[in-house]
Amino acid sequence: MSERTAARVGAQRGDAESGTPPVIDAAFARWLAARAGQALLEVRESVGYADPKALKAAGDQASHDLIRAELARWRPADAVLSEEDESSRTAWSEGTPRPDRLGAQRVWIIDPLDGTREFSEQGRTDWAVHVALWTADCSRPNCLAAGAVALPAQHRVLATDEPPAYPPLPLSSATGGKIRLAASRSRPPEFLTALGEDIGAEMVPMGSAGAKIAAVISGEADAYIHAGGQYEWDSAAPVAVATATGLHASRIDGTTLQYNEADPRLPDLVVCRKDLAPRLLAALQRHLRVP
Ligand SMILES: Nc1ncnc2c1ncn2[C@@H]1O[C@H](COP(=O)(O)O)[C@@H](OP(=O)(O)O)[C@H]1O
Ligand SMILES: [Mg+2]
Repeated sequence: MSERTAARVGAQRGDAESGTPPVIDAAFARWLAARAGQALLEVRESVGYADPKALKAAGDQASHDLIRAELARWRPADAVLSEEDESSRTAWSEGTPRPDRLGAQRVWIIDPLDGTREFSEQGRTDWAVHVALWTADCSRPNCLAAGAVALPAQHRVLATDEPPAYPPLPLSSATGGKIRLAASRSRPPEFLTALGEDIGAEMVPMGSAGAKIAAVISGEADAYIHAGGQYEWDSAAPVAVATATGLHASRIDGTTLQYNEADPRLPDLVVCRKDLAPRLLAALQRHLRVP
């Protein structure tokens, strides 16, 4: 391998021997999410499932600590917005101290463990690690420059350095079969059953926003609809990967998903194949209309 090729491969993959991560942000996000995912598998193994609360707490902590330490080491100038970091996650309002992330050029938006409930249930694979990079210098409407979603129990990491292929058109779309709608197992939107009946959809209940968006990316579901509450870290990384893949991702009223806002609440979204978006957004409009 020439010196030049070695330098390029190093920037993309990092150096396994020295533990040096990749230089390119998207590859770095993949590396970081994969490492945190490995740590979570080890926590599951060592803590066990007898006390789900203890397992959730241990997982959140281990993944958060690992990600924060690696970001501090390898991206010290960047700000962080994390579910597990009180100072960054609190909504900012005039007259209170402004969190670093609101004046920063680059902000890592991370959810160290998405699908915490499912993580604590033996045998479930619908939980994820989210690592996204928001930049003030936007080339995309949502300003997400990179993202990685690790699904450790599914042995896969999806990331924007090598975006996954667009999902294949399901057989059902040619034969007039049902649309498969991924939705929260525990907190599905109230209107979803009626909307599903309206458009001839069946529900695919699943944990974790990352796992549901990954299911749309790989074609196991046609769409993911959520409403009623969520935060930027729940969707930033999977939305970065979904949009890099070419899928539709927006608020349920069709507007752009925006990140690194003063208030990190981002309560609803729809992610789906591009061909389905007009139909789903029209149905959402009907079902969200105040009577
Ligand atoms: N109504 C709501 N309010 C706040 N967060 C919500 C929510 N519904 C779902 N979420 C969050 O969105 C993520 C995916 O949820 P679900 O598995 O129900 O689809 C979970 O993240 P965490 O596991 O990181 O807490 C969950 O806490
Ligand atoms: Mg989450």
